[in-house]
Amino acid sequence: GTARLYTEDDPLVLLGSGSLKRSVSSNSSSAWLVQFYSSWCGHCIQFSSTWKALAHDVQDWDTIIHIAVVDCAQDDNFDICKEYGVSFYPTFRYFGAHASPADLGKTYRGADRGVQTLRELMINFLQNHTRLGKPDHCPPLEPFNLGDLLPLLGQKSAHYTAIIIEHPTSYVGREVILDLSKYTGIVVRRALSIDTPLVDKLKITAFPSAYLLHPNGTHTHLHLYMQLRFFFTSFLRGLQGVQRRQTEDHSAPNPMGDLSEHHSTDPWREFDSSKVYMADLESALHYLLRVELATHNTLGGEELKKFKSVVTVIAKLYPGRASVQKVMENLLDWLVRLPLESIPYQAILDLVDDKMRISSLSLGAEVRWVGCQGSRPGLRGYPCSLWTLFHMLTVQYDASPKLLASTALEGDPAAVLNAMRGYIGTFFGCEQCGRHFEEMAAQSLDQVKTTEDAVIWLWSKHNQVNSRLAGSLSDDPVFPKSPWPSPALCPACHQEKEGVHTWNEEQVLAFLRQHYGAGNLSPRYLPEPQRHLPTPPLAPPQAPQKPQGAVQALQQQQPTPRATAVVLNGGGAQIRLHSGSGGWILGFTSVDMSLCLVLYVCSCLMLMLLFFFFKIRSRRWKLKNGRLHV
Ligand SMILES: Cc1cc2nc3c(=O)[nH]c(=O)nc-3n(C[C@H](O)[C@H](O)[C@H](O)COP(=O)(O)OP(=O)(O)OC[C@H]3O[C@@H](n4cnc5c(N)ncnc54)[C@H](O)[C@@H]3O)c2cc1C
Repeated sequence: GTARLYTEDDPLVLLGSGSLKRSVSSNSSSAWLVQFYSSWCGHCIQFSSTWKALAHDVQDWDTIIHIAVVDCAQDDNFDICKEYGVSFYPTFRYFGAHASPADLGKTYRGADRGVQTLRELMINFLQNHTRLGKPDHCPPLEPFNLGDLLPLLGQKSAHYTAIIIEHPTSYVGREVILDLSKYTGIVVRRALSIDTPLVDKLKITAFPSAYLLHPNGTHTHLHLYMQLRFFFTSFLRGLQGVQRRQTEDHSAPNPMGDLSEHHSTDPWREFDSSKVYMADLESALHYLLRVELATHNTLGGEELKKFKSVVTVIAKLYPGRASVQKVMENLLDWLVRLPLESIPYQAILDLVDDKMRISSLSLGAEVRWVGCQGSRPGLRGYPCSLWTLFHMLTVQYDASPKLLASTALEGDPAAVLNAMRGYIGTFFGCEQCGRHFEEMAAQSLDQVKTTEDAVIWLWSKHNQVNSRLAGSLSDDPVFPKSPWPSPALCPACHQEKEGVHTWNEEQVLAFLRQHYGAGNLSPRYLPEPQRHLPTPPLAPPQAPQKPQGAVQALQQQQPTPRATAVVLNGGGAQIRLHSGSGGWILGFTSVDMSLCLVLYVCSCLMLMLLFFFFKIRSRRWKLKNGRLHV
């Protein structure tokens, strides 16, 4: 009956009567820091955000030390809490690796329970364990001296070696060592500022400092924007060849399924991660409209409404090529004007492929990932491009809210997010992702009151997803998921408060506006826009072709073409005004034309009926009144 303070989504382990002893004792290769709490205790409720922040902060240390909780207010846990002698809440217990079943853990009684203090406490425990209690994967945390490090200078190696030189009381070096404990291609060591021969040899004058030995034998002093843990860690993780070891079971299915598949035969395209590539955005639209949507035979009711919303935001806010904007505008125009309850998918496809010949352009029909390339098939690709597309749209909307004027979404600061929520929940091929996204949206989307909030909301939710997926099957080891933007992309976005990394949201907003602004779009690697040859004004007789789509079938019932004219619209794209098999006259669809024709015939019939009715009545009247001559 108690509220749950922690859930499976938090980066910590939920333990109870059935799992506590089994987890923390003999068979555990890692250490544990367990909080015994009670979900009705006010202090525990207040403290839960700090414990979650700690768990988040040391998430990458979990092969060495786990953060866990036991809720002693749960009936099932009464006995185990009693057995462990817990009588006050919260109680913190540390268990070394390979602990015996009789080990009840070491209790921390300190009054300071801030994230930084608890993190340092964990390091102290890890450094002072007995030989048996040492976690199997714990790297050396003791300082190295000149004698240990000198032989490495100038030596070629299979990996980088980073040396953090710091004051004896500093924890930064050990924190960085633990932060990189899951990474291959790099080894981190620490040395002390009091080791004068080493400090002199490396010419270090400020502490903490980082010194990097490259695999090719060269070595350099690292000059980072700030000498903080987050900056060191982030820089070292970004080095070429440094990769996160994946921790998940590789036989488990990847929740992304084949959404990220791409042509493995594609040549690698060099790209700049500070740019956004139009090729990725167009590939996203191609995949969304031609592959993902194709699983729905018809769109009707709520689905159709959600689809219209997403087409509206793309048509009005898409910052890429005019040809693509035109395709989306035509699609929107058509969806808005077609007063149907449901639409066959094939009709949408025909329009995207320009089979109705609205203009001479259609959307490119291939995926070409650039900034969203994965290191192997099955990684990155479409989901990456979908995030990118929606980030761009939130930023475009923030820059020009008037772009959605006169649409059904006008005036809604969360218009793009709502459209994205509708799309992800209904159409996105990864169901599990859709559920997670919906949970996040249901929790906090209503707090978005301005278009700025919308930009920040999506950024922060995307970072939540990144942190949840770090090290998972969908994490590309060459592009590991981490808090974004990295210090390399936006140093001013990062700061530290009481030893904990925080964001400078003002700087983040400015960065997002620049990064996802239209000015940062790169046309590199774009395929040529797809153009169709104009239909000759008087087409030669053709053999009847197999109808290719619902709209075409409708069009083929129309009379044969007689005349075609071509004009330029405001945006410069060509629009055909023609009758016949094209089915579009002055912007009216063949459905519009058919309706006109039916109404026209009906009104003629009505007029004729009225005419005959009155004619017969007047004849009767004349006969009755003997005025046949009138
Ligand atoms: C709505 C949604 C929900 C998803 N949920 C899941 C899930 O539950 N499980 C799962 O396995 N996969 C999920 N995915 C897929 C996953 O998030 C990644 O898209 C995929 O693994 C590819 O990752 P990536 O490395 O290309 O980077 P992505 O996370 O796809 O990011 C794409 C690009 O956006 C930029 N970026 C990164 N973070 C941010 C940020 N915070 N703000 C702005 N820009 C940023 C970077 O340039 C990055 O390269 C989801 C995708 C979407 C679109």
